[in-house]
Amino acid sequence: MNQMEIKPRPHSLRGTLRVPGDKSISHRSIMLGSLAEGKTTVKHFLTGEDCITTINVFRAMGVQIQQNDDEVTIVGKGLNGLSEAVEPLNLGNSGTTTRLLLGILAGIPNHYSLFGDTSLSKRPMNRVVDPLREMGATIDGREHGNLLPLSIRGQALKPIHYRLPVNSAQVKSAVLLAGLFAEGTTTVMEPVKTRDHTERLLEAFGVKVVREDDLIHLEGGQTLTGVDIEVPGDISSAAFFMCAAALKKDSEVTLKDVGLNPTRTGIIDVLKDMGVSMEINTTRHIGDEPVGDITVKGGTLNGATLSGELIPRLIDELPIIALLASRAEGKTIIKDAEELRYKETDRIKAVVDTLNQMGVKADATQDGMVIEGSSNPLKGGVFSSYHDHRIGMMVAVASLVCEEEIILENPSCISISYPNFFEDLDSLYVQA
Ligand SMILES: O=C(O)C1=C[C@@H](OP(=O)(O)O)[C@@H](O)[C@H](O)C1
Ligand SMILES: C=C(OP(=O)(O)O)C(=O)O
Repeated sequence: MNQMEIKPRPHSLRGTLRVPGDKSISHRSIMLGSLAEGKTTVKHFLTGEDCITTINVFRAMGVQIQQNDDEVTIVGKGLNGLSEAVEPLNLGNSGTTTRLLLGILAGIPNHYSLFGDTSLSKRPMNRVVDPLREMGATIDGREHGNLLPLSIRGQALKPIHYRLPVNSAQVKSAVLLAGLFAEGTTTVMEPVKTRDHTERLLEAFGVKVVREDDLIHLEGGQTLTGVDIEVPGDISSAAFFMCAAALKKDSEVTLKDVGLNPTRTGIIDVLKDMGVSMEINTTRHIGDEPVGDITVKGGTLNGATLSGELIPRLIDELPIIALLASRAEGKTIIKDAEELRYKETDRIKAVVDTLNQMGVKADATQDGMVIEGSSNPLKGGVFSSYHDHRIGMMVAVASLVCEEEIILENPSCISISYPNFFEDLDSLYVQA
């Protein structure tokens, strides 16, 4: 197993950075570009392993995709142009690719088999399999189709009216993508708003998506037309540096061109609530997404309570927020976040165990955690990344408030979403 020694970083962070492209938008740009008529170009594409998985899967279905670093060109095959793949499709570690892809394949009258790595093979798929079966797709796999490997045979689909049973953008997106192939109007009802990149990007490709209150309607059979896409910086990646700066007195970090879609900005609300000094400049749009520059300064922190509608707006940021909470004055309570148990690892258990190992008093609850803040330096030692990129990055950021060396096991998983994470962290670290 590979390991990385991370020395304590006693000084502050200073400087400016552009984090890599948004992972959710990068995945969707390949998927919609493949289903479009004509050419789609993508700038600032995230070259993390999960998004490369999406490229590979669509190539395997006959789509011509050229990737040159973070610039991608896709020659669309139209709604009915994907071919059968000779080999089973390898979904690696990527939940987003798997669930959105199932939505697309549900409407294509071909046979596909899908498999993934150990982590992905434990993650529940019935959340998308159930509505897709209701629309007419034939899906089977372990646990009656809940777990990979799965096989799917799509066909002419019936539209459905589907109320999301979990607050998941992946499920919403899978149903909407299947809705493209259905005869009639598919409606998704989301009781709590989740990230809306699928809706925005479908509109950019010329698809009419009607949104009224908590309902999203999409008429099947619409043509997607290739477009030029620019991907904003990923706020979920920026969050690691926002929290890193907030942790250290005298730090000041600016993150440029970060996506500020309101369905993703829960981290900004929480940092403000915890007393972090921030400046946000939100005057621009990149394509259909608002972007801006975020400047964060270090200082004193107070605990906060995170629950309800806020949770889907910062779901992937909870591990790094938990680290920040361990340095705050008072208690931080995270509730309504049981979804964390179904990510690359059980992130409630992984975060609490990691914090406990660092000497922090933290307790897991079924749907979240309670963290007692303190100003004691954290303990070093050998830490697992749990093969989860976001846990790996959380442990690495802890080196800023740890007096002892950290040894991180399997740091390479960080390249799932952030291939140059350590270079970017080093570039902001000012040695006195
Ligand atoms: O739609 C997406 O791109 C994503 C949605 C979220 O998952 P859920 O839909 O399972 O909440 C998030 O955790 C994941 O990293 C990306
Ligand atoms: C949960 C994540 O991704 P996915 O569901 O696509 O594996 C993540 O990036 O934190």
